[in-house]
Amino acid sequence: MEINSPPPCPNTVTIRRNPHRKARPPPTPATEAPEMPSADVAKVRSFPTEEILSMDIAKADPVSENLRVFLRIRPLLHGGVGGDRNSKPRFKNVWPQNPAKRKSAIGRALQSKKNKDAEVCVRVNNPQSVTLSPPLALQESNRIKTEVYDGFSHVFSPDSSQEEVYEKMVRPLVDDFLSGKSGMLAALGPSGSGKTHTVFGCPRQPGMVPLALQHIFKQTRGSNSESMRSFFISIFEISSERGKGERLFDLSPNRGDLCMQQSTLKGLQEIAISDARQAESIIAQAMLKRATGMTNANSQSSRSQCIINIRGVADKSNGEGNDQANDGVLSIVDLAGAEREKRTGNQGARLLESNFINNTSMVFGLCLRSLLEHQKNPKKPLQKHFQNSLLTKYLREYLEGKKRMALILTVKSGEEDYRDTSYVLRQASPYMEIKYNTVEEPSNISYNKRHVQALSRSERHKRMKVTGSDACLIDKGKSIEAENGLCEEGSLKSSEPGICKVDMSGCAPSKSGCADSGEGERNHQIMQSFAKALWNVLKQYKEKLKVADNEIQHLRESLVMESTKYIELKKELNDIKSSCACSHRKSVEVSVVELDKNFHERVPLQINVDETAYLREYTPTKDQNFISQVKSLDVREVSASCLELENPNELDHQACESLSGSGNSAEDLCESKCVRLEDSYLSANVAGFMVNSSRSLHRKDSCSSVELDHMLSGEDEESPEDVVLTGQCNAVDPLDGECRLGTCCQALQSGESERRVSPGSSPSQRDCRALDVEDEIEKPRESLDFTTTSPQEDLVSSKGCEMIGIPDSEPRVTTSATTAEKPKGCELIDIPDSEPRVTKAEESKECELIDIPDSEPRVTTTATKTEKPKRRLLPASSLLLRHFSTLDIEDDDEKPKGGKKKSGVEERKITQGSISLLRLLKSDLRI
Ligand SMILES: Nc1ncnc2c1ncn2[C@@H]1O[C@H](COP(=O)(O)OP(=O)(O)OP(=O)(O)O)[C@@H](O)[C@H]1O
Repeated sequence: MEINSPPPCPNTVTIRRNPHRKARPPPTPATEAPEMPSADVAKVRSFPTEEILSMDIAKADPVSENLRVFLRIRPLLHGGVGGDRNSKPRFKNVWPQNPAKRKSAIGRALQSKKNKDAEVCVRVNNPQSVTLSPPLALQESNRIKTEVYDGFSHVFSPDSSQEEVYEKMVRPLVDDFLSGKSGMLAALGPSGSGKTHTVFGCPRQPGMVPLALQHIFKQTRGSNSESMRSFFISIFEISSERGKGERLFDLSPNRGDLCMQQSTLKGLQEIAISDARQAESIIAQAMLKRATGMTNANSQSSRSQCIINIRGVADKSNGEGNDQANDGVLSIVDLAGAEREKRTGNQGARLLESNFINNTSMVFGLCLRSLLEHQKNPKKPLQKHFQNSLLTKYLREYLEGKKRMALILTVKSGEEDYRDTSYVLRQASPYMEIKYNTVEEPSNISYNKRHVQALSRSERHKRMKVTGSDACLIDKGKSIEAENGLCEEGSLKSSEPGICKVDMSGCAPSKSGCADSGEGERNHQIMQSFAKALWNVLKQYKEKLKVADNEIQHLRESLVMESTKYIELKKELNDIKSSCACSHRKSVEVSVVELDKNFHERVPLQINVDETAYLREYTPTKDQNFISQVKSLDVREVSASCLELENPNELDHQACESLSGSGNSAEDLCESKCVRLEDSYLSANVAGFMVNSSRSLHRKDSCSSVELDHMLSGEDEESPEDVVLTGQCNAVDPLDGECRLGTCCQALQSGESERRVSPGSSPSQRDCRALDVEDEIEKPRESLDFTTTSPQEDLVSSKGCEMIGIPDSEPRVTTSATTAEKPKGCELIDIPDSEPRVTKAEESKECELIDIPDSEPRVTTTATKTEKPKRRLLPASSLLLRHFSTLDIEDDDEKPKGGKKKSGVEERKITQGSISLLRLLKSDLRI
């Protein structure tokens, strides 16, 4: 049976089973990746975070103005406690005067003045700054240095008059008030420093309140009738209630205690004022009711915080009654001066009052300080210190910076007042940094937010709920009791002096303009908060987007790398495919092993050659290092007698059993006549042994093999042209000229005879157990079915390898695949009828029988392998060897071992070319 084998490959193909791993190429730009959907990605426009964040948010146009802080220095007073010690010394006007005495008196007065100047601790540097100098005693003892306080809105010297203070400090507030803006003036300072004097004054020196009232009504009278407004005044105090609490008391005539709910005063009476005189009268009456006391610091010291409210309401009769924008409140606060116990000498109830006063002053200062810190660092929340006193509760909106206010610090300039003055300046001077960034709103807005409840004379009307449309006239022309209450709930509409419209329920905020304004303010705040929150969210998203961009970039790089790797693998696959395809046509050069010339003794090898098989079995050692160690084995003398080949034209090469890609199944091979290699060694005189594989082939189970003992390879000569060793040898094909070993030898192809190797290495050949070589050697082509063997074999052949073509001159073993695979479970080898089938068990036995003594030449193995490798000569070699035996080409040193079973193949005809070739080989061997 002839098998059409593909034409031999002219060139030797060496396939690297494990190609070198190429270094991972550097990441290339995404644009270079052919399979990258970078174009699509690029089309997706990223979220315009930068654009959003770079957008300029329209900012409101706030009226940025610092808190105005004034400083007034009280002149030095002479006399007793609280007395006016500032009066000029009176010189006796004695007639006739002694000129000498008169001069001395003037000199003493001047000297006294100089001494007074030396006694002051506060000196005015300029209208905005002062210098605080500690007394000499303190400078020496405590090393206190002189301090300069600058930045005041104005510093009033001790010589400054009330009018001057008013013009520079209060008049702007009054002007704002008249324009509808609310404002507050608070006087702070130690006890006896002139707060009350500044605020209320005296009949000869009226204070800020009288001057403001005069100014207000003067302006009102001078204006036209359309701008007529109504003004109301209310005055109350917050005092200590026996040291246990705070007390609200309405200082208006015939009024009593007040109560406060949250920031709302209930029961406060507003008195409509028509002129300054009337107002001054009311104030005078209120001052009589104010709690005062005598202390060491002040003979008439205020013991309560006094608040005066002047509210201007647009005249409704002029058609402007609904114009709430022109309403405003001017509040002037006279705080009780902070006291030091040592100076005041207070005891008992007075001491409790001092504690209350000091506590209120401290809370007031804390509120302002918190506001300042909050403005400096918005992350710092605004502390709710205002809850700690009624005064700060009432003035909450001012202390939170929602309304404008001004502070007047009053200090005493005496040396003994240094500590008090220093404390005030140190505490209050930072307040100058407080800014009002919010847009100033009409003062009436906040004011009207309060729930104003008009109180009738009788209590039965207190809780009467009146809607806006059912506003009632409670007390016409007499008194107005307005309760500064819940801003959201109601509003007071006073269109006429003395007329109070009560909207207690406040349930109709939409009906009042103040409600609309309040709603606008609330909306504004809500929008501000929303904008801030949105801004923060955008920032967070920006950070997230940055992280996501980085990840995307990383993924792109990874994708490019993977795609590159994929391309490489694809190329390799194509190469492999092409190589596989080529393997059908090419013959692989197998390594040539020169068998040791001392390979004298041979185990008789009986090979039953199938009709189509040209098998020459080659059995390398199991050790994969076998071939690597055996670079060249020169088998100089091979006893042809040791090999009995029934078919001299065929070589059994077990390595070729793996070359089963031809599609021949094991069954086919089993059906065919096989070559059975008996226990004999096939000696071959080969020129070289070429190893071209990274793995070794083990042919332990070979029935016939050539066992090369590398120990005898002392004469091994590595021929560069004959031996090619690239790792681990897989197959040996001793041929006339050159034998080469391929990794995945599949088939041997010869010009005279072709051997079709059954797919012994394929899984389909698992049942093959033995290799049978039929006796029918007459057929030029015979199939050879052989198996490998022991499961311990590392390698038999590759799957894809199918055929080894052995040309006439250069039999080769073709390798076509990189992966060699051991045909596991190959058990069956077709056994000819005449010959018993060799089973696996038999194989092992035979292998044992094949075991060659140490003295015998072997294929070089590693030290770890004690078993002798078995070789199956390739068909060409066996043919040659047979020819040797036929032609009596024997070497004297080479004698077959034992009796060998010779078959009738000796009678085989020998071609003329073979004879000539054998003669040449014979001559070489003898050489
Ligand atoms: N600028 C001034 N010119 C003349 N006398 C003044 C001046 N300031 C204060 N006085 C006088 O000083 C005394 C104490 O002043 P005043 O009562 O106003 O102090 P105070 O700060 O209100 O004290 P307290 O906090 O205890 O009420 C008063 O008799 C007042 O007439």
